Amino acid sequence: MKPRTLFEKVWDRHVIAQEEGKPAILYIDLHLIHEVTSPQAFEGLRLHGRQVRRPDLTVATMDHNVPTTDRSLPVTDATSAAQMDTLAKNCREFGIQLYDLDHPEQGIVHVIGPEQGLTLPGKTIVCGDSHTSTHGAFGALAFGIGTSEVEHVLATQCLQQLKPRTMEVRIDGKLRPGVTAKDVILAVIAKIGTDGATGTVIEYTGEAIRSMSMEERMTICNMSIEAGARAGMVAPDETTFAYLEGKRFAPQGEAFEQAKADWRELATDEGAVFDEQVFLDASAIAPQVTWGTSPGMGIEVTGQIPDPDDFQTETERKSARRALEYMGLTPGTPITDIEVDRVFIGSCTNSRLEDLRAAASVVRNRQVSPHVRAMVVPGSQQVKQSAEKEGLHQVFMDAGFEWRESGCSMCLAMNADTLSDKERCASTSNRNFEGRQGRGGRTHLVSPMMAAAAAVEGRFIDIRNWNLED
Ligand SMILES: CC(C)[C@H](C(=O)O)[C@@H](O)C(=O)O
Ligand code: SF4
Repeated sequence: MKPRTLFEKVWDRHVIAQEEGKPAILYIDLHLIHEVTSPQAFEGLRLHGRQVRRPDLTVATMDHNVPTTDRSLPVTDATSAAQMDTLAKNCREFGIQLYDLDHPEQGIVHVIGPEQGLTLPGKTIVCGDSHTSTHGAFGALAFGIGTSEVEHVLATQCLQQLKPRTMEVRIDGKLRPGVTAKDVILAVIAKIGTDGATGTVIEYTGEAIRSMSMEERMTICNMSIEAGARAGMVAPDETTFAYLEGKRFAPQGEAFEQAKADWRELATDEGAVFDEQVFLDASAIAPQVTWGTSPGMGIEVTGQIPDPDDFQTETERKSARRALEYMGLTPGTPITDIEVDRVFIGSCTNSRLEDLRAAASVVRNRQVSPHVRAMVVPGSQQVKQSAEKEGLHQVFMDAGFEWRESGCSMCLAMNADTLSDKERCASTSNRNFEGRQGRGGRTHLVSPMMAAAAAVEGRFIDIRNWNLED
């Protein structure tokens, strides 16, 4: 048999029908839903008198609209409250498991899937959410879909898809201390651009990826979509299996051993060919900070705000000019001279336990700068509980951080947590578009350590110069 990539193997296992030149019909193993992109899909089902085909393969959570403050209080924002009520009603009516506001395992959809062992190697996973690519860290084929497709999957458990092309992003070598998975993916996007991987499924390979934890791999896969990719994947290995063993919905006992043998088969074969390849040297990557309004506008923390005139095409010059105007930045300014007003540690990119540990290690016995308002929003209630068991909440609160309940929070302005006009934020999230964190808000994407250090210093600093022993 012709050597195949990880993606091709998972794809082949799920094609139910394929006509020449037409999209394939794929079987979907797991359908995750949230309150924002599901209401019209359920409405469509009702209109046509259809049921949910596989409620047992459908799992719902509330994350985008949830308040991150005291949950015993009523939700004050009427739109958010309505959105959440609608999801609850739909889940009741169609018999779908829901992680609602009061559930001890509620959290961001891309955090709880892996945490519960719902996300498994070799599965096809979809969700009406672009960052579904996160789940690819387990060697699943996971991608975002639109609301009409959500309806289609609810009704049929299948989806029409054109076969994407493949791209290998190989990160050889070892990361330097202070350089994280977030910096790697920001560096990848800065290199290939926000459309660099359009139409492809990326497989991340190489020594640096292999030595990453599952949480780091999730950070990488999470932002695949910001490079234009349909999905990002990492071949499952011992790290993956160790993470999954004992997770609630993962196979147990003998079934787990059998599953492992099967998952090992998924690795890309020797000699398999990718349509495109990109190589990066991990040891050459420095901590990254974005300066503009697209995740591709990233630069090393040691750099300066670029001059739009230095860009090659008129389109690039224009968008750089516009970005700098929106961001209120001047060419030539060293990144480390930029002061921040807010710090947000959270989102499906960087709100898991290891992210919080990394950030806490930076702020321990230090204080948030008096002109900064900083918050930590764990990705799930489970992350929150684990962090509290280790006393991380105390470290953050002693330093002057707000310690919140789980949800998407200030990753996007769909709940009470937002930036005000012109407020500048060091954020561990994945998008820095205009208005993303609130109208007029200015977002700089960074790693959790870099965000924590910015909170203390009141401006960006190179985390590699930080003495963690103080
Ligand atoms: C609200 C949802 C549709 C959206 C997405 O698809 O990604 C959101 O999660 C985001 O991060 O912008
Ligand atoms: S945390 Fe942000 S990126 Fe992730 S699902 Fe929520 S809004 Fe989207």
